[in-house]
Amino acid sequence: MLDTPIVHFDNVVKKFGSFTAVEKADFQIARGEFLAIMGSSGCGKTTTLRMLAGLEDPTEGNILLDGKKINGKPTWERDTPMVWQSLALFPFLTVQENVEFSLKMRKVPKGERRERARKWLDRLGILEFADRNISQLSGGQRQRVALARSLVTEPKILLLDEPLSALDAHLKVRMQSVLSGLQKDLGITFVYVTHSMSEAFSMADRVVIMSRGKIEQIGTPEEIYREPRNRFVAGFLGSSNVFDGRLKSSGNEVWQIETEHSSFNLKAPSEVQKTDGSPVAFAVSSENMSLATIGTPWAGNSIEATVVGGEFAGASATVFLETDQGQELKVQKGHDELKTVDIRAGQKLLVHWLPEHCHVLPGE
Ligand SMILES: Nc1ncnc2c1ncn2[C@@H]1O[C@H](COP(=O)(O)OP(=O)(O)OP(=O)(O)O)[C@@H](O)[C@H]1O
Repeated sequence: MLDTPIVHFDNVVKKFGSFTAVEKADFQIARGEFLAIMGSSGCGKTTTLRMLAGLEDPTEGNILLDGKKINGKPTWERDTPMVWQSLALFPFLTVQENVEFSLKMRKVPKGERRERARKWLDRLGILEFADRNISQLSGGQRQRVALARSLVTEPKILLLDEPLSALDAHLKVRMQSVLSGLQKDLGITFVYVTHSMSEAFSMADRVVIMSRGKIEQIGTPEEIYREPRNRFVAGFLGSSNVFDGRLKSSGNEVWQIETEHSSFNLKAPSEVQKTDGSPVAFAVSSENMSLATIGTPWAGNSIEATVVGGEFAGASATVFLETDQGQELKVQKGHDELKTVDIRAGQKLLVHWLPEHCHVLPGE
């Protein structure tokens, strides 16, 4: 529970007919937080954001802003402008007029409008383009105009739906630092929808991971990366190997897990309680696994597997392997380390890792 949340999704459900797009969303957003909502296409991210913006009403539950229920209220009575993916700038207005637009709607006097718009254009480094038409701007400049236009009303929360998805990789990274720098400077709460893990993890204070309308995990990028709650999150991160087994013996320090492959040891988790014999799933990150030639003595956990292929990216490579039982494994290593083993397809290798690198999935 957060001390003074700016937003509280209180058991919010959204149905379209009999289809549940968002299932019992129950979470809070802290004031000044950068929260990213992440998940694959159709998982309910935009619907969640649209409910916060008042563009959809929840079927069940309430959304509270500063402790006051906002569902059922018209959009214009809320203080949550959005920057949409399409940017939705008015092509027939100049940059300055675009930024002034919402102030004009709020009947702010002309002089004040102009001054406030220029302040935000300056802050976003685009004051020199104030008199240009939108069509005369680059993608990154348009993005800044869209941001200035939303921020000029000085909202409590800014809602962003995949604002960077149309930009090329270079510009995307630049805009990510503009956005996170701006958010930290202004102290405004940002709620940011994306399907990109790198965007969410590089900018957000906390990340909400959704799948099929359900929130799978909420946490800091570090927490989610180090302690995925369940196999969906571990799989979504793309770098974890998940093993299923049963708890054979549990000491204070070490758990022994019997799997279809063999027995593995892992460091006993402090936060998960299980009785002997109960099912356990644990994940091992691909970076924490190593490869050796069969027969190499190894005191930790190990398993034999056959190389299926490899993916080479810059200084590291991911080797894909398959165990005799048909489980796929991924091992990510630097090129130097891989020089010591033969990673041709069809080659059998020893995959090994340390007990402390096993993370029990508490949600399984
Ligand atoms: N107005 C609507 N009527 C019926 N179904 C809808 C409506 N809006 C959304 N949905 C459905 O609800 C689910 C969640 O949609 P939503 O747009 O929230 O997903 P998303 O995670 O934002 O996906 P994307 O990344 O593709 O934008 C989808 O299956 C979608 O088809």
